[in-house]
Amino acid sequence: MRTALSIAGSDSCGGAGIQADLKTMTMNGVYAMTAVTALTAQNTTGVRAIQEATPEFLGQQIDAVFEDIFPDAVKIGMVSASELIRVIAKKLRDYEAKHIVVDPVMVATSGSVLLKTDAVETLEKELLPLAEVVTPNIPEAEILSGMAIKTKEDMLAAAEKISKTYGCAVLLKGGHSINDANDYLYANGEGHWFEGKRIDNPNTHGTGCTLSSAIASNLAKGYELPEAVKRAKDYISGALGAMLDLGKGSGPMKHAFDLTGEFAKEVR
Ligand SMILES: Nc1ncnc2c1ncn2[C@@H]1O[C@H](COP(=O)(O)OP(=O)(O)OP(=O)(O)O)[C@@H](O)[C@H]1O
Ligand SMILES: Cc1ncc(CO)c(N)n1
Repeated sequence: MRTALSIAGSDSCGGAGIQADLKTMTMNGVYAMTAVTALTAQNTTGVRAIQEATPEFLGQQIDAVFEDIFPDAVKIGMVSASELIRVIAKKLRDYEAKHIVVDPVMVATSGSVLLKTDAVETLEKELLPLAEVVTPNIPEAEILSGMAIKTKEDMLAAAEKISKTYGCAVLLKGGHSINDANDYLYANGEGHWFEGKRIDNPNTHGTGCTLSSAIASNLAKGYELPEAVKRAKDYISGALGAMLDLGKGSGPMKHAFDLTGEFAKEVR
């Protein structure tokens, strides 16, 4: 069985963060492991409190995983502080980790800030150069590229700029801001649109976490990046399309929707 490690924050309401990653990786047929960067007291309406792991304890979790069950892919989500980012980067370099997917989580769907301002630079310098692919949404890509992104053309230019600056592929997600379900992948000097069908579902808590974990799962299974993205988009469409409706805010998706027919073959 292929394996994947999520290095991310815990979401007490279960729809984003580590909890979304575990569900997504399991549903995508890989064995899921975790290194928790922070606990959040959070629900669908917002983040109430954050308790970070110490850098030392985060390092111990990563060591425990790599020394025993070496992951075939690694997904990195919420890492709120520079010292935690530095530990992750050092460990991933030391272990020569493969297939690293970085979701540069900065702000939650509910609007809560999940990355300290001074940590953005550390993320750019230390983590992005290790990534096979980074998956910003539009506001995150504006920060990483230093450009305003208002149109599809801006998306192309920003993705290329981020890729060239940090030496990794970029999947720029259009969701929420520009043409919703369509994402743009820039990798190895080539661009490609992934056109998803927009699902009319206001419950999008954890979509970014889920997409990046599904991509990591597919890379762990040996798919090349464009195919890994295509399959991840199919998975998120299934989870959104199951129309779960929980909580008072933007609710979680149904990660464990019924995998049937052609779709089941796609995901496995
Ligand atoms: N209504 C929708 N219908 C279909 N696909 C969607 C919809 N909304 C978002 N997506 C897809 O979900 C994936 C995650 O994108 P999104 O832009 O929501 O991430 P994000 O903003 O990082 O998420 P988060 O809110 O968890 O931080 C992308 O592939 C996007 O195209
Ligand atoms: C723990 C955590 N990670 C990521 C996100 C982004 O959706 C969130 N809301 N919570």
